[in-house]
Amino acid sequence: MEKISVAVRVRPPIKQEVQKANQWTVGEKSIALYSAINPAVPVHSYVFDHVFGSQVKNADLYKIHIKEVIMSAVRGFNSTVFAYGQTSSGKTYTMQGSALDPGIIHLAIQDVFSTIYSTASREFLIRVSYLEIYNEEINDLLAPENRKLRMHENLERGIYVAGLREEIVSSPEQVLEFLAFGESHRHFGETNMNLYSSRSHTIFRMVIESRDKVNNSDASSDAVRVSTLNMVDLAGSERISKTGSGGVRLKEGTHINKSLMTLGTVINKLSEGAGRHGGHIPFRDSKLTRILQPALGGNAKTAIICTITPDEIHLDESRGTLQFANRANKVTTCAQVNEILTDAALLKRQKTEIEELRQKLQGSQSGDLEQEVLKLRNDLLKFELDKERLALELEEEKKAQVERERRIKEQEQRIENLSTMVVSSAWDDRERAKPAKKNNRRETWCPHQLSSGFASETNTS
Ligand SMILES: Nc1ncnc2c1ncn2[C@@H]1O[C@H](COP(=O)(O)OP(=O)(O)OP(=O)(O)O)[C@@H](O)[C@H]1O
Repeated sequence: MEKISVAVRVRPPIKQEVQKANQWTVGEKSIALYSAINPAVPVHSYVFDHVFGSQVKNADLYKIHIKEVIMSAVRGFNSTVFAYGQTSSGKTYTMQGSALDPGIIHLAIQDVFSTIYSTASREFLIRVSYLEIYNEEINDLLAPENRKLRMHENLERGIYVAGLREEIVSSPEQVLEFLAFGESHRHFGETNMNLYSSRSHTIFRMVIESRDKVNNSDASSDAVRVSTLNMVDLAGSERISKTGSGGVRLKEGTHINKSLMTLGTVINKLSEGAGRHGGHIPFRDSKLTRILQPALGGNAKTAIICTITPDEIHLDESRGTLQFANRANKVTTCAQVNEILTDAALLKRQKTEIEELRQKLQGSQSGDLEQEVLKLRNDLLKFELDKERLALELEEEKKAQVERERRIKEQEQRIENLSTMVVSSAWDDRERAKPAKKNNRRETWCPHQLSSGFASETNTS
């Protein structure tokens, strides 16, 4: 068991913000709010794994707080890094960075590949995907036509997004190209608080498979390590009164706030130990928490960067973020290296085809060979993903067919019920239309008159 590692970062003030009486003071692992009235005693103070002031560059934050988690992913541990905080507090800056100050995702990509290149004893296979959760719908940022994707869960793959495009990559440059492509399709929008505000949560994912290159007969040497590295840039919580959102922005803001609220509840419950004691944790209440479920409550190493703004007018939001950070710091996960002996690893499934191709291309230029192998790997992966998508579509179609049949039966039953009602109401109508049934018994009203009449009749005959 290990704790989720949490750092807080205070971004530098931006033009329109003015420093006022209350100031956040940053130590190496602590952050406190002091007021001008009593500068000796902090109004609030918190301690975290790391705290970064406004002068700290992304590269330093990465080295101190993130690098270890990224290296764990290369060693076979599922790992997740995410940035959390109010809108305009610097999450995207932290994850993506700028040309002069590259962000965590860029630094991680470089680090993953330089580690792989220097690990001669293992063979690696890396694939990437990029998705966004926009208005509670999952869209594929590497294949923008893939929208409203569904989540599934099975024993082999755990929780996964069906139909999500994955690309096998062999260099950092290739990954950065895919990242840039995905970025250009992600939802941004202007609000009063941020000219370029993320309107969706995004998850950039690298699946890292590796196996020992040494070939011996020992079955365990055939094991493939498979780990998932998630790098998440959350949309920021926002107060509609401050962002001035209306129309589309308001709808987006409502979805963002709702999913972040669920994330807050999940963290809250986990920090109280609900996971260990079998209590209910509402992972399924939002797509975000469902996707992050393994990172928050399972087999993963997780690092969070909580970003705050230095401005006094956002004091309440900053305190909210620090409270979230405080609770997240109490959450524990249980990470272990994922070694797989079955065909669940792509490296294993592709082994025969790749070996055949290698044999065929022996003797050709080694650069060409690697390009051919990469192309074949991607073709095989696409074929598999298409097969999976078709299988899911077929399954959905079957379910829809069962549902259609159920509805038809229901309709038939209704019609049958109606027709018996019609029959019975027609029966009632006929019954009502019939003349009153004659009574078999003679009416014997005024019996003495009748008997006297009868008597006279008798007498006249
Ligand atoms: N550490 C930093 N150094 C310099 N500028 C920063 C830093 N952090 C953030 N900024 C700047 O602050 C502004 C807001 O940052 P950013 O867009 O990253 O916020 P955000 O939290 O991702 O917002 P949203 O949730 O609305 O997407 C941007 O102009 C960004 O360049």
